[in-house]
Amino acid sequence: MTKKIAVLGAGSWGSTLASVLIENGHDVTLYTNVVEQAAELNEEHTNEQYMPGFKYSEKLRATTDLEEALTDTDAILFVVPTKVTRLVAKQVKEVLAKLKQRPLVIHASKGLEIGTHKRISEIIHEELTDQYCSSIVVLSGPSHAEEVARHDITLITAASEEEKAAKQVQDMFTNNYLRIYTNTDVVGVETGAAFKNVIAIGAGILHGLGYGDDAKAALMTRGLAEVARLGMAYGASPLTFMGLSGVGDLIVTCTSVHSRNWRCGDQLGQGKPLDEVIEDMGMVIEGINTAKAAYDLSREEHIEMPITEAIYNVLYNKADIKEEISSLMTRDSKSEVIGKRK
Ligand SMILES: NC(=O)C1=CN([C@@H]2O[C@H](COP(=O)(O)OP(=O)(O)OC[C@H]3O[C@@H](n4cnc5c(N)ncnc54)[C@H](O)[C@@H]3O)[C@@H](O)[C@H]2O)C=CC1
Ligand SMILES: O=C(CO)COP(=O)(O)O
Repeated sequence: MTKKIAVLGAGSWGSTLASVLIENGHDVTLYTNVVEQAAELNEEHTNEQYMPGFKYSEKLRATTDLEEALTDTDAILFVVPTKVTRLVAKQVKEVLAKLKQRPLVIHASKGLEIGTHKRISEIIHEELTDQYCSSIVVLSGPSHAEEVARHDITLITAASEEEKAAKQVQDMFTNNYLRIYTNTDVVGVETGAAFKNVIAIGAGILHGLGYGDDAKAALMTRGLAEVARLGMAYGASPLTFMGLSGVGDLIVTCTSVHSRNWRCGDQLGQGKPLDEVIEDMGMVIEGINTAKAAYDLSREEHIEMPITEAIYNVLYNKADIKEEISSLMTRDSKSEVIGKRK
């Protein structure tokens, strides 16, 4: 059944998911806060800064007017960088209060809020409350906009505490190149999504320094052990980290040339200063902020996350990368524990 859907955020992922929804027969309005980008999408049907060379359907309408995007909408899809999620949610609440609407809310962002360490669904729920949002569903998993846009096969997860809402989102997005699995472990799915970006920066660093495949496999495996350790402390199921939003997304982000987080690490490993990496990327590198949130959280909760701490030191304390790797390699010998150490 055709749904009216407002997609908030016209970066690479927002514009690609908007395209998928249009191909699936839905009525989509794409909201951006940049006037020139809306004009380019409406007139040229392109989004050169974020999806160079990609041509969008003429059915895709972009607007900078949030009220226009939200009027009569059945669902809202948030796909903005984590750091602006709260701001955008506050703006959405004002409009929904005026329109007296209570749509289904979906989000596809990956990160944690610096300071509060809140997950994205928590931020959105805190702002919209049950009054302006019928349910929240998280869309996550190994998926790069560049591949979904060319209809490569992609499998992702729709997670919600309310299974019915997750199933609705599964129906909305499923087609012959995009397959969606439902899940009820929202904490596990969002934790895996946020922290894999930090580990991917580490994988990029190893590549940039010329380390081999053994080192990368070690980083991914022990990195996932840290992510799972933290997630389980918040009630996530350890099995979720074996799934698409866990190991699946970790693999793709630690190995794909499309990954902004991996590319950031690769350039750092080759000696490029962080501020230049950020400037040249021109797109969000979520793992940088998440590294800070994860480091703070691991300290507060007394959860051992040595790889995350090393990456935090490189990003925030200008630590020498080789010295951080040496410190990791010379830690006391351990047993291979995934959960919290006694
Ligand atoms: N690009 C990808 O393949 C994937 C990205 N994601 C996640 O999706 C989220 C968004 O990522 P991308 O689209 O890749 O980012 P991007 O860097 O390509 O684009 C970000 C977009 O957000 C917009 N924006 C910034 N502040 C805004 C505001 N206040 N109001 C409205 N729009 C605003 C920018 O104008 C830009 O269009 C991130 O959390 C990312 O981790 C998840 C899966 C795949
Ligand atoms: O989440 C992603 C792939 O699943 C996108 O990763 P990057 O933000 O590193 O490009």
